[in-house]
Amino acid sequence: MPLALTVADRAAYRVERVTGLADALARLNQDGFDVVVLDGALPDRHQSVAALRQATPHALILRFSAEHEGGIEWRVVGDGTQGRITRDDADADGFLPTLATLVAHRANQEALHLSEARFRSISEASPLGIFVSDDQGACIYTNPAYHEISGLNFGETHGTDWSMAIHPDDRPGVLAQWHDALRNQTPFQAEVRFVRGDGSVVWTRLNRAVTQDGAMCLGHVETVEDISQRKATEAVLRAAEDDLFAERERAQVTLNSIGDAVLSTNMQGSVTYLNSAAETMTGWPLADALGRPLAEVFRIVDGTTRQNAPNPAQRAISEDRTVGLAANCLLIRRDGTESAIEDSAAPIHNRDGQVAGAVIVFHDVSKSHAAAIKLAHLAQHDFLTGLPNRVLLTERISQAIGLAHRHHAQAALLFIDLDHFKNINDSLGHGVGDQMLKAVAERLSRCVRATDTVGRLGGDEFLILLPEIDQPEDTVWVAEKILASLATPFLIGEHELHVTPSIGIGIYPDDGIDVDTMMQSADTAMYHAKSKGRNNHQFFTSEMNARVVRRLAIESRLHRALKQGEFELYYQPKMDLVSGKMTGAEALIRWHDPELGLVVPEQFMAIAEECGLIVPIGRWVLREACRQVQTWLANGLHAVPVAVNISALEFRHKDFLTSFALTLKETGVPPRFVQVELTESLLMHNAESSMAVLRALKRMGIALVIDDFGTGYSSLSYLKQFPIDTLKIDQSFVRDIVSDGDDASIVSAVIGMGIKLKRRVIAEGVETQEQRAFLLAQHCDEAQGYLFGYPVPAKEFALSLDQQVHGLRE
Ligand SMILES: Nc1nc2c(ncn2[C@@H]2O[C@@H]3COP(=O)(O)O[C@H]4[C@@H](O)[C@H](n5cnc6c(=O)[nH]c(N)nc65)O[C@@H]4COP(=O)(O)O[C@H]3[C@H]2O)c(=O)[nH]1
Repeated sequence: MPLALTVADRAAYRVERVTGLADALARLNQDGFDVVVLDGALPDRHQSVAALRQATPHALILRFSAEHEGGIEWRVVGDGTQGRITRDDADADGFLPTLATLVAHRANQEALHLSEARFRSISEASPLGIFVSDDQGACIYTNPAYHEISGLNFGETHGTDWSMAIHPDDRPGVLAQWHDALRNQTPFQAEVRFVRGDGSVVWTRLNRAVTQDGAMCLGHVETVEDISQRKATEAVLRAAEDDLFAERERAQVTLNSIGDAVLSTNMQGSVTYLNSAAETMTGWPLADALGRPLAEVFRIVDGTTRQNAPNPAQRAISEDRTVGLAANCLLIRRDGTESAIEDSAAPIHNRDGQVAGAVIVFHDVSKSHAAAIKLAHLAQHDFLTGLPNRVLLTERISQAIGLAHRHHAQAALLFIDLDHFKNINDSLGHGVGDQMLKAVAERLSRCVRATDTVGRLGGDEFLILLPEIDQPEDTVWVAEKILASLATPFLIGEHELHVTPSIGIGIYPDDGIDVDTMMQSADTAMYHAKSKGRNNHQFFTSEMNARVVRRLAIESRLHRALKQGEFELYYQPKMDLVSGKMTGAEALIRWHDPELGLVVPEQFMAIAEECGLIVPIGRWVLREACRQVQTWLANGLHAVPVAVNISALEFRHKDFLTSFALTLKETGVPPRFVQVELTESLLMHNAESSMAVLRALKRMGIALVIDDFGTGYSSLSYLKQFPIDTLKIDQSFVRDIVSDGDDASIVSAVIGMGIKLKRRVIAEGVETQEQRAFLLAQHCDEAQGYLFGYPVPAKEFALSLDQQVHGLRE
């Protein structure tokens, strides 16, 4: 007896009984039933069950059992049924609810089975590794992807801890992170390295969560994603970024450390970059300048026209090539100040080689411009007076000659030398001398027209070029103007100074047709003016050339004279004015040239000084004078102290004192028989160093005489300090003491000063008894001059020594 049960829902169910297999099958074919219960006595049960199963594949087929023991047994038995139900159960009230529970349980089992099967297929197909652990953390499941990632099989993962595969270096951090997530109930995710079964390392991303049933922890599920590829890509990207950063940094540092200003623009002409130098030069900080139109930040104008200069960036972009800035360009800074700039603009290309903007590189050339202009000026001008120097003068004279030649005209050159300027320099120092030269330059410039050129050749020599003259006489008024202009005293500091010029004039084409000859002619004429008593002007004449030739000849002959012993010393007595006795002598050099005959110092000493020969000549003079005195002494003559003249060049020579002492030693002359005469201007020039040399001479026992006293510019305070024994009044004052009241006063004053300063005073150039009487009346100590004796050779002088009754004897 088959029995069928249908569960419509949990509360309502229906039972139908049918008899016989055929009816049951027919019924089952009509409707769906959940349970079919078979009578235990059903014949041929196997076939019946198979037929029923076919009719209702999903129904639960049970067998009815008549036994009382047991209850519902849920198991498939040999006949194909899926369990049995006893009579007790069938009789009981709960039979039908029991069947319902049975049906529900089966449904659950099937659903679970299905779900598990679904999970398994998902997990096995999943590219994510899955690691499932129980509530104790021991692994109960790992999927194939996990095996793939970790390099472990289930046998190796089963029962292990989830963190086992994590790289030991990452593990502590990950565990801490996991515990935090647990505590805070936040999702856990981490990127860690797995150490694979074969020891290789793989980057993974882990997600882990707790499987819970209410508050109860059932276990954990962990997913593992292999992110090695991503990590490798990231590493490559990071390396590329690092390289890019380093590259940018390098470029930035380079751009900011170079002296040139760098500015870039985009295609629209907006500023995209400025380096530090560009910020400074434009006055625009990068932040302010970015995005602004280039013309606003980089304002440039033509230095001459003041018009806006063409934008170099635009040209570089449109022509796609490097272009230079317009010449003479001025950059107007943000604050309106300007600076001269120089340089270029170049196009910037993008990856595809397309022009994407332009970069302008520029630098300040204000200083180098100014320096170049200054340098050019310095090369052509005299640093002291600012007048054209020899270089520019030569150029101008050459131009003037060219013009005059073309127009058959004449040009004039005035060579101006200041008379006795050396005295000012030597006495008052170079500072005063320089100011004087500047003042002279100004006055000279005022004497000529704008078309004329006043220049300085050096020292106290000036040159004036008059490029357009009608006749040579036209130059006279210029020369006269110069003489008159310089006649007014100069006030330099506290000094009132006088200076006169000697002017030589050369005319083109009469006196020379090239620059050198013209200059030579004017120079020669100037020397002529000097020899004519200075403070005048002279035109060049051909006869003057003879003098120049003679000068050159003297210089070359002087060298020979020294070697061949053509010099001789003459001696002139110095007399005590009261006793009339000889107190000493001055040694004066003479030159016996085989052709020129007897040459006096005035004709060659200046040349010897100019060419430096004065030093060896001076040494010869001292040695000869010492030797002579020693000879006189040895011969038992009444020798007197002999004074030698020392020139400035000798006095300042570094070996002067050593050589002097050596000469004294070698000749053996007692020092008190040697005197030294030094000019006033020589001593006052660099008085401090003069003082040191004078003291050294004094320590050697040498008497000192100031020569030409009254012609220089003595400082009284120095005069007092100098260890001088005698002041020698210059013969220019003595000459007219009888007739000229001024000279008489000067001489009286010098004698008075000598008395006050406790110095002896000697007057030179005494020729007459009147002069002698005047000097005596003024209490002058000594005198020297033709009245008492001419300078004579040593032999002749020895005679006068012999006549000396009270000569100084060794
Ligand atoms: N009108 C006139 N002249 C008189 C009279 N008494 C002497 N003199 C000349 O006056 C000059 C005096 O010498 P100084 O002033 O030192 O001037 C010297 C001196 O500065 C220089 N000098 C001469 N010998 C030497 C020397 O050995 N060494 C150096 N460095 N300079 C010397 O040459 C200058 C000229 O020497 P000198 O031609 O010998 O000329 C000498 C002398 O001959 C006189 O009563 N009337």
